[in-house]
This record gives sequence, C-alpha cells and structure tokens, in this order.
Amino acid sequence: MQEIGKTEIWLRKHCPVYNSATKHPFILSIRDGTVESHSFKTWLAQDYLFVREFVPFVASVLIKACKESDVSDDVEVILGGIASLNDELSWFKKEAKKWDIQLSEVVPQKENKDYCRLLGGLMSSDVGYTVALTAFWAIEVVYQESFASCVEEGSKTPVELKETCERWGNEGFGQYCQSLQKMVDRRLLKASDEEVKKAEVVFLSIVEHEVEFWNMSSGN
Ligand SMILES: Cc1ncc(CN)c(N)n1
Repeated sequence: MQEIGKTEIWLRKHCPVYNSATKHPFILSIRDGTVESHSFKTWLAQDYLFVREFVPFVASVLIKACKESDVSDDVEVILGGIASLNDELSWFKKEAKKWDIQLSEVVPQKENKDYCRLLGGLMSSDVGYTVALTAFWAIEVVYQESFASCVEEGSKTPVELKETCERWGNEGFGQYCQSLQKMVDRRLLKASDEEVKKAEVVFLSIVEHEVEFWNMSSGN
C-alpha cells in the first residue's frame, strides 16, 4: 500500500482553513450564480496585479530547482508553469477589456500587497527550494480546487464566467497541481524536521492569504 504524503496529512490536519479558502463565499457565489459583477471585476483586476508579481516568484522557484533539485522533471514542470503564465497575463488583458477595466489604473489593495510581500520574502536566497516549492504548490492548488468546484456538474456558474473557471478548474491544471504536489512530497521525504515545519508554516500562511484575497474581492 502506498504511504500518504506529508501534503495530504497537512490538507487533512488543516482542513477547516483549507476549506475556508476553496469553499469561500466568493467562490460559492460564482458557483451558485449569485456573484456581483463588481466583486468579480475587483477580483479580476487585483489578480492581474498579483499574477504579475507571481511571475518573478515562480522564476525564483525555477532557479532554486536548477540549483538544488536532483530531479530534472522538476525543472520541466516549473518551466511549463512559467510558460502558461505568459498566456495567463494575455488572458487577463483580454478579459479586462471585456469587463471595461483599465488595468493601468488599478491600484493594489492592502490584502494583495500583503500577499505579494509574502511572495517577495519567499524569493530570498535564504528560503530553500523545498519551502518555496511548497508555497508554489499551495498557491496553485487553492485556485485549482476552488475553480474546479465552479465547473463541476450541478454548478450554476454564469456562462460569462465559465471561461475564467475553466482556466484553473480544467483537468490539465489539476494534473499540473498533482505533479507539483508529488514534487513537494518527494522533497519533504528527504527534508530535515526543521525544514518540514517551515514548509507547513508557509503552506498555512499561503492558504490564509488566499482567504484574505477572496475576502478583498467580495468586499468583506
Ligand atoms: C491570488 C491568486 N492565487 C493563485 C493564483 C493561481 N496562479 C492566482 N492567479 N491568484
């Protein structure tokens, strides 16, 4: 029988806070079709700014993988992630036009700035590959699980938001998150107790910042 990984243990242990991110009222309102257009527009505009800051963070994870990982697949998976972020930024610009949002005029809100500050700290060379990779996986998996729930059977997501939800809720993105999770688990198996603890703290912190990000979007 296959042993369960550390990440699965954390997901079970921190289930209440993880669920508060992936089943946040903002996501539930998309899923049941009651989302307010101003909330969606706030999220879209703020997330564009976030993703711009996310790119250098992922690049820093790639550099750490090149230096520290003994598995060449890791580099390929992360590089694939960076390539799709290029497409993602173009998508945000196209979507902003559709919703009449002037991206050049968007100012980051406090929750967004706080989250980006956390990313900035994780880019430091003092932060090891295992911890940075854990953060990367956590950031991606919260979006994957949240948006997947908006495209599953029974959801009443408005048709004009379907494409957004598919972007992170599609099967390919789900497989990509699973690859990241396996990479994290493999690293954690070889990590010191101190490193494992640090990675768990970072995992929790990411999930909490995701909750704040949704709160900001829905105006809570
Ligand atoms: C806040 C946030 N978290 C995660 C993702 C997915 N890359 C995102 N676009 N924005």
